[in-house]
Amino acid sequence: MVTDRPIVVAGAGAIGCFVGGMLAVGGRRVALLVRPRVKTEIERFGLLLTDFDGSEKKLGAGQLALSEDPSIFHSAGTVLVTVKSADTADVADQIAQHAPQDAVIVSLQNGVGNVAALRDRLGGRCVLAGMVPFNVIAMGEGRFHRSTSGDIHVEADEANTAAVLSVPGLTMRASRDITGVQWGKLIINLNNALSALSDMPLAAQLASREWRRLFADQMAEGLAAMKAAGITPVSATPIPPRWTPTLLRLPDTVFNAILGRTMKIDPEARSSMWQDLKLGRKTEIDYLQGAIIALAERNGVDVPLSRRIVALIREAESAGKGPPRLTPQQIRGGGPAG
Ligand SMILES: NC(=O)C1=CN([C@@H]2O[C@H](COP(=O)(O)OP(=O)(O)OC[C@H]3O[C@@H](n4cnc5c(N)ncnc54)[C@H](OP(=O)(O)O)[C@@H]3O)[C@@H](O)[C@H]2O)C=CC1
Ligand SMILES: CC(C)(CO)C(=O)C(=O)O
Repeated sequence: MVTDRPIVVAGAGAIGCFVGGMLAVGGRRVALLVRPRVKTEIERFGLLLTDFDGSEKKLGAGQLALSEDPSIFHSAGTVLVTVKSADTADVADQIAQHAPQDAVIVSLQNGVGNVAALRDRLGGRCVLAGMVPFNVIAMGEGRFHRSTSGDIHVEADEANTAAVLSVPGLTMRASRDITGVQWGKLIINLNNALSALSDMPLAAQLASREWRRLFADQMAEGLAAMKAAGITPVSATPIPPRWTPTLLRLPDTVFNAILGRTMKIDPEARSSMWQDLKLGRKTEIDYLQGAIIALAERNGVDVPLSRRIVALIREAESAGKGPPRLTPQQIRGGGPAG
């Protein structure tokens, strides 16, 4: 890692603006590769980074470099990849063309395939996997809100990239089993689709046992597919993935007491997939439930609920009317997608 050179965020939206902004507040030189609309927003309002604990940080537009031109990678020491999974290949090509050969590339994306896609196109460069456990919502007018707790995990390396990138308020932990951590996150991300289909904030959804049971049933399918493939998912919380379906099915009072001890989640929290449907964007469903279905197919495991949820998300994407507000019963069957 080249520490005296800028950290360039490749594709700054919710995660990229929050993480890049926190690093800049922490005194790092940060540059954001952004779309013109995000550039205009930050130039006009600056960045306001708010947190579930009520704290906030302000940053003027002049405290970061902003550009829609990939030549912004030219002096990067570190590149943080924060585009949606479908854009990974394109952004990798831009990094390959413009970033120095010795820049360290860190994927902060969900899903389990982005690092392989980056390594394929960035042969010979140092590409590290990462996992962001917390949720960030783009609230508009330059405000990015972190609505749940947790530290970022970064694949352990000799240069200790995780420690070098940590600043007050944004801790990155080195992980020796980042593949397990990414599969563990994928299991949690199966709820993204339920949050998008329900149009409910995450806290309200998790407060409902009916929604938790649906999440647990989907998670059980995913865990069965992983077990058949010999994959051991690792949790970012003290609760092992194999216990999570049982925990989700518990009565509200017991569940709330355990959740309250393991993570903070505020009423604003909404999954990134909910944000995608809300804005009429294509979702990452193929990289989340899609990864489970592919694994299940290869290992002879049946995952009907995951298939049904993919169909419902595809239907919502094509309808282009935002989150369809389905009930758990409609999602389980008898709803619009056959
Ligand atoms: N939001 C969250 O709470 C969390 C998200 N994640 C993961 O992090 C990743 C990023 O998610 P999120 O921040 O929500 O996504 P966003 O869509 O908010 O941000 C990605 C941004 O990158 C832009 N972009 C894509 N390609 C380029 C390019 N070549 N040049 C410049 N800009 C580009 C997109 O623009 P455009 O839309 O115009 O293509 C968009 O503005 C995903 O894998 C997600 O699953 C992980 C944990 C939590
Ligand atoms: C909400 C969270 C943090 C977990 O599902 C997430 O990863 C996302 O929104 O994509």
